[in-house]
Amino acid sequence: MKFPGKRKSKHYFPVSNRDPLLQQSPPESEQSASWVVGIDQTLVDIEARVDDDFVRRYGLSLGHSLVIEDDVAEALYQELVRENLITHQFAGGTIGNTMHNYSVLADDRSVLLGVMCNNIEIGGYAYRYLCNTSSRTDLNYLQGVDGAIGRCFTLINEHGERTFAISPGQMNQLHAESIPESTIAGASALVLSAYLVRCKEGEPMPEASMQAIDYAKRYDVPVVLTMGTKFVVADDPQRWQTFLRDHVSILAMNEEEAAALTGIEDPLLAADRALEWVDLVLCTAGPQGLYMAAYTEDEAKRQTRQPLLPGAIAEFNQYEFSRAIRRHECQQPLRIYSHIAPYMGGPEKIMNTNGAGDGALAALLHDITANRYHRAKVPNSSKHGYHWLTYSSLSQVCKYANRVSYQVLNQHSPRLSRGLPEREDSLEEAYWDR
Ligand SMILES: Nc1ncnc2c1ncn2[C@@H]1O[C@H](COP(=O)(O)OP(=O)(O)O)[C@@H](O)[C@H]1O
Ligand SMILES: Nc1nc2c(ncn2[C@@H]2O[C@H](COP(=O)(O)O)[C@@H](O)[C@H]2O)c(=O)[nH]1
Repeated sequence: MKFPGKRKSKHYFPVSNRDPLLQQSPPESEQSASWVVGIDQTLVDIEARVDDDFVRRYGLSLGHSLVIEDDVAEALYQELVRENLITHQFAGGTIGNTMHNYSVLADDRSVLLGVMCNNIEIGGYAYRYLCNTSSRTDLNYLQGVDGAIGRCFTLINEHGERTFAISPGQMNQLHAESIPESTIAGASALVLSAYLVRCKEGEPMPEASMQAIDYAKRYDVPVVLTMGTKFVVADDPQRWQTFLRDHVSILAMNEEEAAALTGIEDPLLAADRALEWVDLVLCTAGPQGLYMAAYTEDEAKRQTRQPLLPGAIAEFNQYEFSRAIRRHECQQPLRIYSHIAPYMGGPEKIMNTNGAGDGALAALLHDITANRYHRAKVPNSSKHGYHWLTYSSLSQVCKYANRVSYQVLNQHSPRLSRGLPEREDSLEEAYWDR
């Protein structure tokens, strides 16, 4: 486990081999002590530059992610090839991206559950998917299928707006029997997306996801849900609110999804509303940066040393230096909030916004898993007087998530090609004040 950042003395976690305390503990086994599990629809992103007429001609709707039939997909693909419009092809899928990015950041194991072709052709989509996934992402539990994985046509117009057309192939054929109970039991988090319910009648993916949620609840593993797109939420916000309350601990969304879910446009107020259902909220807001909202133990709250921020909740960041805890672990829960503007004001030139939110979530997962790892290694540390959810304060997690989003915006693929540069590892240094 690579820690989310080198710490000043008060937070310092000894990861160096020379540390005598660590030398007392048994050597790390090949199999990592901490991991996250995600379920996804196995998808390859096929990115192309198109005009709005193209989007209309194929019955798509600008800015939406829609599922298309095989014949439409074939015609669309043939036109992209004929007109030479394809610019990039990457492994994709919102949770696949998150697991990959987590493994790159933590230099540690994530487990991806989903389907994979039984017969893989060199150069084919399945082959590309595997080649473009971190070697730290454990793919041993993928379920074989006879047929193709999914394709996500990512159509980008002249204003940079993305329209997704999903050709599902066999991506929703994951069965409940393919969900490994013990792998979920030992995980730091189970990560799902709202896309998993977007299936045809009778497809097994929703049941497989519910099986995974049941296991997670059985072993008190936090369930993380990312909203995917506002259109999935907008179909039935009430149903999602109930789903969150019944099954989810951590919610990741952008401000549009937040508005669709809660009916509240202000991301801070929407995140606050969502705390009625979940323990922690990550709400990205494009050029506005990102918000987090969570619970802390009142007795252990910590005052911020940053300027107090105005907003719909006055001075909302007052206790952002506190660590997050799940509500049911609190004696006296206190709501805490934090916000950060885009790192360095955002990149000079955004290469691609694809996956910026997934990147932020990967950083949050890294912090949560680091906390569990530290608790297992140094259980009597003063850092574990309470059963915290995060290793760092809400403010630190915001910085880290924001930094990772910036990295994704600076490259074409939604998947990080490398970790953050070493010299930036300290999240508390003046670096952040530049
Ligand atoms: N136009 C932008 N300028 C600066 N930063 C941006 C911009 N768009 C996104 N970001 C950064 O990326 C993060 C995630 O972006 P967002 O578009 O909200 O995610 P999603 O991919 O889930 O829609 C934001 O919190 C912000 O830090
Ligand atoms: N599992 C699914 N992933 C999907 C679907 N439609 C799009 N996507 C993936 O999202 C990311 C981009 O993420 P974003 O947070 O920037 O919107 C991209 O890589 C797509 O593969 C879907 O229906 N299911």
